[in-house]
Amino acid sequence: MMARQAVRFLSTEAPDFSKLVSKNKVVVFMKGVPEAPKCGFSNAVVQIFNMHGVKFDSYNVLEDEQIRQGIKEFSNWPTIPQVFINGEFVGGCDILLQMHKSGDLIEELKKVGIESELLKAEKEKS
Ligand SMILES: N[C@@H](CCC(=O)N[C@@H](CS)C(=O)NCC(=O)O)C(=O)O
Ligand code: FES
Repeated sequence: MMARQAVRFLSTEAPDFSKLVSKNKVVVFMKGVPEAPKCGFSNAVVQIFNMHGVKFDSYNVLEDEQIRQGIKEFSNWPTIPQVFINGEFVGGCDILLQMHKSGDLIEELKKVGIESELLKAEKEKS
């Protein structure tokens, strides 16, 4: 009985989210993978980062229920996708889109040492 409980405990041990979110400068929790997003909201986030030429780590929450639910508790945000920059929660699809449109995304990326390809393209035009 003790042994079975111990095994159950180990197998359900929560992932260390503070580690996961800071493995790369940009980390995205999404449905599907960047090459094949399984939801329009996740797809939008991927497309935005692609436009800026940003490489990111991603976790497919559809493959892992513990991550799907756990990340929501960790960030206190109820939905997927979730974007982290420098280990800090930034937001979901709506927030990223808004930051993309306002130019704030370029600024946030700059703060962590990433130069947006969109900014480079703008500079080359002028
Ligand atoms: N307005 C949200 C859209 C994301 C959203 O509504 N996600 C839903 C549907 S994909 C979700 O994650 N539901 C909970 C779940 O599927 O675990 C945003 O800005 O990110
Ligand atoms: S999976 Fe249905 S809205 Fe995202």
